[in-house]
Amino acid sequence: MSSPKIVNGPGGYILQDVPHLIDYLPDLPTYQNPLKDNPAYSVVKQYFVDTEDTVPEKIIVHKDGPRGIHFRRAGPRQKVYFESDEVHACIVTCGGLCPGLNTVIREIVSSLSHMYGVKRILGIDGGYRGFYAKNTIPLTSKVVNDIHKRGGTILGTSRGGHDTKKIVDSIQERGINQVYIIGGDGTQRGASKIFEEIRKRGLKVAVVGIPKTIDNDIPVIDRSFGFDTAVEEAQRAINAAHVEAESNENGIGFVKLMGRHSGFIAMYATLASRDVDCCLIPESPFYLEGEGGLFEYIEKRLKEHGHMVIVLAEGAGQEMMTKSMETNTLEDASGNKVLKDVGLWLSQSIKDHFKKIKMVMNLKYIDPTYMIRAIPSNAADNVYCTLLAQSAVHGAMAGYTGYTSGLVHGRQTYIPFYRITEKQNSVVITDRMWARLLSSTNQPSFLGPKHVSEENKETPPDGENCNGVVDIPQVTKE
Ligand SMILES: Nc1ncnc2c1ncn2[C@@H]1O[C@H](COP(=O)(O)OP(=O)(O)OP(=O)(O)O)[C@@H](O)[C@H]1O
Ligand SMILES: O=P(O)(O)OC[C@H]1O[C@](O)(CO)[C@@H](O)[C@@H]1O
Ligand SMILES: [Mg+2]
Repeated sequence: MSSPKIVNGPGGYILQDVPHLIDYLPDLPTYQNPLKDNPAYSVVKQYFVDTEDTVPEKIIVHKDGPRGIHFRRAGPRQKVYFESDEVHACIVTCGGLCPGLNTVIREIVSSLSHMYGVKRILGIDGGYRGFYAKNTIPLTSKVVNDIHKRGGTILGTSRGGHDTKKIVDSIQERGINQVYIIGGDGTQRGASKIFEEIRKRGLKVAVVGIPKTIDNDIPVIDRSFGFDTAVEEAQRAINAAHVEAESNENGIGFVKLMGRHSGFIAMYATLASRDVDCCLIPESPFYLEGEGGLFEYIEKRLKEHGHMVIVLAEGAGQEMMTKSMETNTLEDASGNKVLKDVGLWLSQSIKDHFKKIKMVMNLKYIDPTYMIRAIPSNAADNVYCTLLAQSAVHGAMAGYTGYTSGLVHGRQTYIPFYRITEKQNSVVITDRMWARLLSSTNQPSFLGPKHVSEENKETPPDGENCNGVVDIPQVTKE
């Protein structure tokens, strides 16, 4: 592994910089950025980003505190390291689907061709394993013109099949010199390995990651593209659940949403809806029976309101469920644990409980899992995808490599791979956002006083991103 590029400055300033081609190819020639003569951009004041510009990771700092970690600001540079004719770019999409994938593909192609006059762009067919398959998809502005209106990815995607050496052999054999890799945490880990191998072989190839995750589980960045769309689409399922619940005696509308390890979709869908009475996420353990448990809360809610809506993230309550079943050892092709259906299990447990206490209850279970991610991105995500793609292209043209293009506090940045892959982003239940949700739904926290005081020791400073995993003790009712 190449060592991280760190630049220290006065006042505790730290730049976690990204690699550059000249780190290992010091004699590369530079060229004037063709954007200088582009009618759209030549009139923009200070269009080129100052190479000294950086973006702070944390925007809330104490008066006497250090300036902290910064990332390189994204955007076009005065000098580029590729001539237009020389560029042979490729784009690959890996992992699960996410709204906006086609928009990112479209905008990478448009940026390369319209801004930089690049003519050779290849789509890799079906994820990482497509690198060592025969088929590739030639991409032009015409081919991608309408694709942002469709869900999914026109390139296809897959899990598993990452073979670093075979992928880099294929890059080398095809004469590709810019690699755009769109995918989640696993994909970015794969991208980092490709970068290391390319660097080892001394190739003039820029490797760029574009973070994609419906679960919003990638750290550092503000949010991932498609997340907004997914939260919006989840409202349709929650609305249906609410209508069903309201129209039945002691009705419970029960919605399962995506979120293997991070409950962001469930949390934001709940906050957006206001019809949800209980949100259950993987980061916040809960229990069913006894005082302060889920069953007690449901009974109370039904007695008071006659109906309720529960939103559940797919990764919530997994430990509780596996206790009552045999251990789950299934993995998908990428090695991700395949989860059991907690929605079915929990809705059956609720039904069994109400049968036992002889209370009438009507539960309707809605599982819109794939429906929230297999749709085209909404307007906000489309704009976001455009900025991400343009920033990715500007960085590669400027010779940066081994980075993920990401939004940090509303600014486009270049983030070194190790910061993206070192941990997963998850909801911090001692952060204000979770407190806001609890006070909006009025649900129990399912944490005893002992756990709350332990949690408080870990509370991040006010207003900080919900980044980083905090270990929550397993809550069981004594
Ligand atoms: N540690 C790793 N090293 C190399 N390649 C990896 C690694 N982890 C995952 N990959 C590869 O990255 C691709 C995508 O990984 P994965 O299926 O975990 O999805 P992801 O990118 O995390 O997206 P998401 O989980 O949001 O759907 C797969 O082809 C997989 O083989
Ligand atoms: O069924 P697939 O395509 O593997 O994807 C399902 C998973 O992908 C994700 O959307 C992202 O990792 C998870 O929330 C979900 O469990
Ligand atoms: Mg993943």
